[in-house]
Amino acid sequence: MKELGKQTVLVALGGNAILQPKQEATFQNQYENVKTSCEFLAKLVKNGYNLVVTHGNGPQVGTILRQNEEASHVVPPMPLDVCSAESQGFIAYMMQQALYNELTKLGLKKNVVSIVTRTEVAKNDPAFSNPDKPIGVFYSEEEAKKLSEEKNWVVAEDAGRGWRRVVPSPAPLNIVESESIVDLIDAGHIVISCGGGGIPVVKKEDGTYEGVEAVIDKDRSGCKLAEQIKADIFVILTDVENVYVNYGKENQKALTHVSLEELEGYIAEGQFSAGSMGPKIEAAQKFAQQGGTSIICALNKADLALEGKSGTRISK
Ligand SMILES: Nc1ncnc2c1ncn2[C@@H]1O[C@H](COP(=O)(O)OP(=O)(O)O)[C@@H](O)[C@H]1O
Ligand SMILES: NC(=O)OP(=O)(O)O
Repeated sequence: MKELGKQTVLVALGGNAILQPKQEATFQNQYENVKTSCEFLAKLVKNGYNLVVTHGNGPQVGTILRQNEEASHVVPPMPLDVCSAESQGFIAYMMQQALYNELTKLGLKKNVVSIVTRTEVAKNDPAFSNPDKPIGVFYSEEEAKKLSEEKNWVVAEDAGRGWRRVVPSPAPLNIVESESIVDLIDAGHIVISCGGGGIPVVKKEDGTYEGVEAVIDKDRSGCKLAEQIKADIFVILTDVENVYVNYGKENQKALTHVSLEELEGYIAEGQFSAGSMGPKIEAAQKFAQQGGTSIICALNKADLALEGKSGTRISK
């Protein structure tokens, strides 16, 4: 185990850290949320960790796609992979600005850099014919079904929170820019990368890459990135303090330290919802299986969770 302060922590920021489901997607709302998130991230840097940040983009990429489609009679629309790249740049800009400012307030002089990151996926991933990744804003069932008919969208219910448009979400196979990210960490920089799961690309037979229309899950890509950059700890930040068993029921119980064996039992019992906690557990489990430590915790308790005083810690 490396001494504390030399450890690399990869933090995956949940959608709520950028935009809460009931908020309007204005720049100001999103920047205010990002500023709050960065106050907590800055504490990790102050505590001496090397920090790499990744984040979701579901609401933002959906909005950008819609802007493109609605304005297609006046401006040529961009494909979904380009919308992903746009959302990566937009969110990374907010974080780069907010995190730099928070560090400056703490008297810390650090470079915060963002990388336009591509994630390789398989051309024949079954997800391409089974769209299930929710993007954009929430609708009522009636509105969603009407939009689906009018605009030829695929729509689905999102984890009990309302209806949303869904797009293909293939599995991440390789984070193309991972070596450059390692170089930046080694140089002492804070890196924002792989936002929105990374821009989905497929590798052609001649070794070149081509963009594909999809949105990759940021927790799954976060796990892949943590593995490729050899992070020590993979932290998934969300809006609940712990992972729970019997979540929302009278006998709900917070999990603090969970072994892989114990976790497998809970997964088999169906304790984690497919559209929300499920992907986080899958990513955390995978990283722990490779020997790392995964933590799922609340954004405002990230520093405590790294001290083992909050959150759910999963390890071998
Ligand atoms: N077993 C569970 N333990 C804790 N939270 C759970 C569980 N099952 C479902 N959830 C839900 O998962 C949500 C977090 O997932 P999600 O909203 O997708 O996160 P984010 O947008 O932060 O990535 C929590 O707000 C909670 O309602
Ligand atoms: N790409 C992605 O997983 O985004 P959300 O976390 O916002 O759904």
